[in-house]
Amino acid sequence: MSGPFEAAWEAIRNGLRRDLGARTFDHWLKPMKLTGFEEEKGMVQLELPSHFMADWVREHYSDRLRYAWRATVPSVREIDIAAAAGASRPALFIVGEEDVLPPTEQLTGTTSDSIGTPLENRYVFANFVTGTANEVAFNAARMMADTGVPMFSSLYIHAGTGLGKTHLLHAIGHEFLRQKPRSNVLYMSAEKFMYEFVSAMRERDTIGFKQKLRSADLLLVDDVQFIAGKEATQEEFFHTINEIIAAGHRLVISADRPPHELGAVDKRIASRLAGGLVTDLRQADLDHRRRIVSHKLAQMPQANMPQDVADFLAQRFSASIRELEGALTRVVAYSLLSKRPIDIAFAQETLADLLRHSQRRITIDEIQRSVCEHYGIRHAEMTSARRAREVARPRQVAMYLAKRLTPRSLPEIGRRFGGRDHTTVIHAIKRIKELRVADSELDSDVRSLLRKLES
Ligand SMILES: Nc1ncnc2c1ncn2[C@@H]1O[C@H](COP(=O)(O)OP(=O)(O)OP(=O)(O)O)[C@@H](O)[C@H]1O
Repeated sequence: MSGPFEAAWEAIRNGLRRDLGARTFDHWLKPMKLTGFEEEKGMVQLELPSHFMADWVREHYSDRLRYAWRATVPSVREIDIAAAAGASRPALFIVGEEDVLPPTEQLTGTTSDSIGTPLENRYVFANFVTGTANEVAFNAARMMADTGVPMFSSLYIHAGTGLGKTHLLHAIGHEFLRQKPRSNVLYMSAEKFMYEFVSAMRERDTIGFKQKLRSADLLLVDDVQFIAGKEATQEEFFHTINEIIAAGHRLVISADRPPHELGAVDKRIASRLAGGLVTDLRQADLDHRRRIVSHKLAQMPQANMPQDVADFLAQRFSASIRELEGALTRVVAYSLLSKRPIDIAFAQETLADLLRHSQRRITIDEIQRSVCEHYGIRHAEMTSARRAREVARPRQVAMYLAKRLTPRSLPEIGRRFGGRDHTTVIHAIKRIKELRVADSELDSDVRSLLRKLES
């Protein structure tokens, strides 16, 4: 394992020890080893000495470990918790000492139902820096957190990766609990929803599972796109959201795309979700990113970062706040560990791998927005079914640019353009290539878009 991963793991372990208390940490997390990183999937591999421990940690701490990793090393997307090779799987487990079971109440910010995941302490409204890219979503989130009569029963927040969806969901949970400490707030990722549902089916206790969900005053479900394609879970999820809303409880959902682009997600779910308030988080502009950096620095009293380095980070990490935050944390941590002062050269050296990566990061959303602005059409036309030339051509240009400027596959690009088939994307690319030769006006449009996007 390379230095940055070891250093991050050390920092994460220290944070977990502090948050969970020494007893729980020593029993369950201390024996865990960092064994690898699968670059393609962005997956960190962690290992425990037995299957029992691996199962337990996976069930109770995987979300927490995932947040911690993602917040510390931007290239991490997932974590894999496994038992060491050769670990035995006992047929029967007898737990002799009651104190080996982790007392979940020790987790700070624990929601009141055990099937949910604890709320992360630092994901509160006060730590969420607002700007034009996110203020509508932020205000909507504040409104959902207010325990008075809500204007909408559900809120759906969509955004690309690392732009603050999870942070806002947790912040809603914290604020709701602050105003109404006895209420039942349930936060879970859609993956956890599926996991709990399948476990409940296996244990023949789906009724208990449903009751727990429906007793939530506020249900927060993160990354709902993961439910796509899992039919039994979708069905259950659909009934749950219907009942939660019908019973006057609140529901907040996040996803990486708007409801109508959920693809394999049941149409009924998509339209139910679209019926509430739908809002997005966009990429922060430079001034906003600067304010985020200074907010984060203000919370690291030990950090001594000159303004030019803070500006350099804000300029260079534009695609996601997670990346920006990860870069900042890394520079500060390395300077403290190596006892070297921070300057631009130090930041460049410490972040060399990320800087190479960040230079080429252009998102499909950014491409679509630039194309719409260039041609003066609405963003919704990128995903609409309309075939009129004035929207179809810009859409084709955007698909062409998406293939050229992002590492996305053809099916992925099709999906981001209103669930179109990959053959439509192939056709668009071919057509724009031909037109760039035959039509100088279109060619100059493409050139100026390329210049703008690559600058
Ligand atoms: N506006 C903001 N102000 C301060 N911090 C932010 C803001 N937006 C995001 N962050 C921070 O960036 C990191 C990534 O945010 P978060 O995990 O909420 O993103 P996400 O949209 O849920 O990403 P993913 O889709 O990959 O799960 C978090 O540490 C979060 O605190």
